[in-house]
Amino acid sequence: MLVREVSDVSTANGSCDKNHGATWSAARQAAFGCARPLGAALVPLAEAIGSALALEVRARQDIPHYASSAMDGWAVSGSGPWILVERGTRLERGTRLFPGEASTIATGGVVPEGATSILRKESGMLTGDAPGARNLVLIPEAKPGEVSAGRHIRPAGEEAAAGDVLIPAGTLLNPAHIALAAVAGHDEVAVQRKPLVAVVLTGSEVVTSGEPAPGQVRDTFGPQLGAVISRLGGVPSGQRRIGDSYEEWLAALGGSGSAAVAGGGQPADVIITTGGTGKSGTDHFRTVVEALGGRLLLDGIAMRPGHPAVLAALPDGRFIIGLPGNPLAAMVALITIGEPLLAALGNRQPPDTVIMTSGADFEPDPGRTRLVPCTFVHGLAIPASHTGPGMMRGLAWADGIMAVPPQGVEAGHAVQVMPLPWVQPPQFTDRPVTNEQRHAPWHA
Ligand SMILES: Nc1nc2c(c(=O)[nH]1)N[C@H]1C(S)=C(S)[C@@H](COP(=O)(O)OP(=O)(O)OC[C@H]3O[C@@H](n4cnc5c(N)ncnc54)[C@H](O)[C@@H]3O)O[C@H]1N2
Ligand code: MOO
Repeated sequence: MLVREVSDVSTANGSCDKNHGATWSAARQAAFGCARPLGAALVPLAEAIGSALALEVRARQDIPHYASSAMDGWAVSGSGPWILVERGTRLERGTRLFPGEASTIATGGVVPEGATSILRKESGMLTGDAPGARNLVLIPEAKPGEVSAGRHIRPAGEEAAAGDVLIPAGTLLNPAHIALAAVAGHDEVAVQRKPLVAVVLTGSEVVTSGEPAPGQVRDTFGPQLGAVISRLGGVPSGQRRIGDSYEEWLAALGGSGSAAVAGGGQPADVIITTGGTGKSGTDHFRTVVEALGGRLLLDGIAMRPGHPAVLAALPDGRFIIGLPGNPLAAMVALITIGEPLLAALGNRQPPDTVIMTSGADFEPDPGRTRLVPCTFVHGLAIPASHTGPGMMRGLAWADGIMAVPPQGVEAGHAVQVMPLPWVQPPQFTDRPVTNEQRHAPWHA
């Protein structure tokens, strides 16, 4: 099992270590500061897209690695006319063209030694009817310079010389980078490893389909947490559902075969639990962490909703994020501490908040930060409605979450906002395309 050190973090006001109710901003700093970046991993090319390159990619040989034809036609030597020689007659691999000779060639074909240019199919004409003794001539309409030296030949090393750095370390790999790595002869690249994140959904009242009966709740986390984890820079690696007993919690978080072991048999770096963060007899987060020899890095955050959120580290270096069961509270807590923790593990900068202008007045609420889903309208952050701790309706249409400080904020004044991880600027719209739009000319 991979063992990592958990960095010591400050125990100053509002930071880690058994802190009862860190401030919202201290909790974010603590979640970022308590983790060291994971190492690099060699991954197959297709899996590397979207990851940061850990080791530069160099050309393994010249690119192209041989002189090739850029056109279908004939490799020719000299200015013509030419006698056509072919493999099986006189031109074998490794043999050469002599002045006045030509041989057929396809785009990408190896240019034979002695060839001075490629004549495109549409610019040449075969003449003569004696079998095996055909002549090649330029057509009268051929453009001047059609067979000037090097014409339509892609020389070896034209794009890169062996050893050239093609992609520097630190590059966020896009599909074209990966194509370039393939061209350069690589099968794998070394990337900054992203944290594997397993999810344990708790609660015997939670149902996963249809309409819940009174006393039951429909699971709001299972269908969406994987996507959120990916957008926060993690790799979702398995979900497990358990009831409310201590034994189930202990089995899910500890030992092999537990949520600690993600889909591919790899140990998870982070486990997210949902529910059970309270302090009643049916809430087991803290007792199980203690039983496993772990320690609480954050025990509650002075924010609403989401104040019972917990962050813990196990002795083997795994982190556990305990999200409250209330759906909005859980999402707010995940963005508050999950985003910085995953950024630190993935060797990325701490997540930015944006400063916006509050579109509403907020009274003081001493001692806690209010986290309010909001929409962005002409640079204003407008609080959404339907934002109770158990509600999803407000968040569903929101662009960000305002962090209203304990002293409140007046409309027209600056307020910090966490953009939602699934809202990309510019915002995509799901408005259906009209027929006029479909047929109107457009300019890319
Ligand atoms: N006496 C007190 N009671 C509560 C307090 C408190 O300070 N004192 N805090 C309240 C707050 S705030 C929150 S948030 C919740 C935290 O509860 P837990 O993390 O212990 O979660 P549960 O009790 O298991 O569940 C709470 C709520 O969420 C529903 N839930 C759970 N899982 C799911 C799911 N997958 N999908 C949808 N909804 C889920 C669960 O059914 C409960 O309704 O505690 C308050 N109580
Ligand atoms: O603060 Mo709880 O976290 O209301 O939902």
